[in-house]
Amino acid sequence: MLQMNDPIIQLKGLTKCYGKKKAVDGLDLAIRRGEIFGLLGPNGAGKTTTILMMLGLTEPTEGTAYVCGFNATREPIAVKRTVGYMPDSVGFYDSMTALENLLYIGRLNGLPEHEVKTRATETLALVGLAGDMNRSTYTFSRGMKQRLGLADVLIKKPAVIILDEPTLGIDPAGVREFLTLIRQLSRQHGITVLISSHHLHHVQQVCDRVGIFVNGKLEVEGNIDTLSGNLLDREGYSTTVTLVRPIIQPWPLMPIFSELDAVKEVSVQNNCLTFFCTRDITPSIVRLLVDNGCDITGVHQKDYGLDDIYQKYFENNAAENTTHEKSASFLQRTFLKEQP
Ligand SMILES: Nc1ncnc2c1ncn2[C@@H]1O[C@H](COP(=O)(O)OP(=O)(O)OP(=O)(O)O)[C@@H](O)[C@H]1O
Repeated sequence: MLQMNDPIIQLKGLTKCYGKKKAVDGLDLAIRRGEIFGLLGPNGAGKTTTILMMLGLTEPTEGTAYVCGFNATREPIAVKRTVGYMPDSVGFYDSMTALENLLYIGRLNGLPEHEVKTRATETLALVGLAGDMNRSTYTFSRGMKQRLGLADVLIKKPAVIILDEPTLGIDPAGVREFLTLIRQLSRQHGITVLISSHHLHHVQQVCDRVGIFVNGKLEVEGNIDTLSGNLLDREGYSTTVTLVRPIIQPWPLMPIFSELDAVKEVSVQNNCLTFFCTRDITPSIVRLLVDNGCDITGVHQKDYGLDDIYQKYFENNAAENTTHEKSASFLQRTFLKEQP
């Protein structure tokens, strides 16, 4: 029996082999109740296979997946009852209204006839479609269809929802609304959310924690601030200061800064100075510059976003395994060029 503080999803040594290929390789992961977790990785990393094992739709070669206290392989029906899965593309009967579509799904989920209409109406209100429930779904935008897809998943009041690429093809305003809705639902109703996505910026906006998958292995997991902090400790801190006037080269103040023990390197370009340091000494840098008569117009500290974190972990792995160059170039195209 699952206790309140037990992880709602617990994967231990989860492995799936297709012939000689390990699609998922010894995955250990615990997700807390009410958490929003982002599963990230390039094509073929093993995300879908992991989800299928969690839903009891494919059997692990080794290891176990427990969801809501049920063994997904041995008790797939119990898991299905408590987990809602929204695939990347959701289909509806276009000639039917949103409400009719949802009533159909409600009945498929076994909701009793006296309850199904109330539940469908409430769920449509929950996803912001109350005013559109009597419209045919062929008139719906992709964003509205995605919300109706979410209603399909929510109608059975799941404890966990798994969303595969939920923001695919939605315009920026629609994405914002959808992610806000997910966060509200999770916070207000204690729903645990697992999002599998390629859109790092979207994941960064909504997830409490992320896991980065490469070649069937979970390379790293944690919250973005911690992962970013780890990367800063490893890669170093950099502070760029912009001065009013262009800097004369060689910069006369260079010896003062080179002597600081935390400073590894200083780069000078036009009216910008970048200090590469072993720790964050931005206040000392600014003070020293002002004391030496420099007029500052801007100070910028580099921080690491999810795309930097992703790139670093992926690069490490690619360096160890050069046979995955194809995936690396895919990653650069798909993940790293993304604009917020
Ligand atoms: N039924 C199968 N038979 C053989 N190999 C498979 C099967 N399903 C998946 N694979 C392989 O397992 C690996 C992981 O695939 P999976 O679909 O889990 O990755 P993914 O991270 O979900 O990728 P995507 O983002 O493209 O959906 C891939 O190399 C894939 O080719």
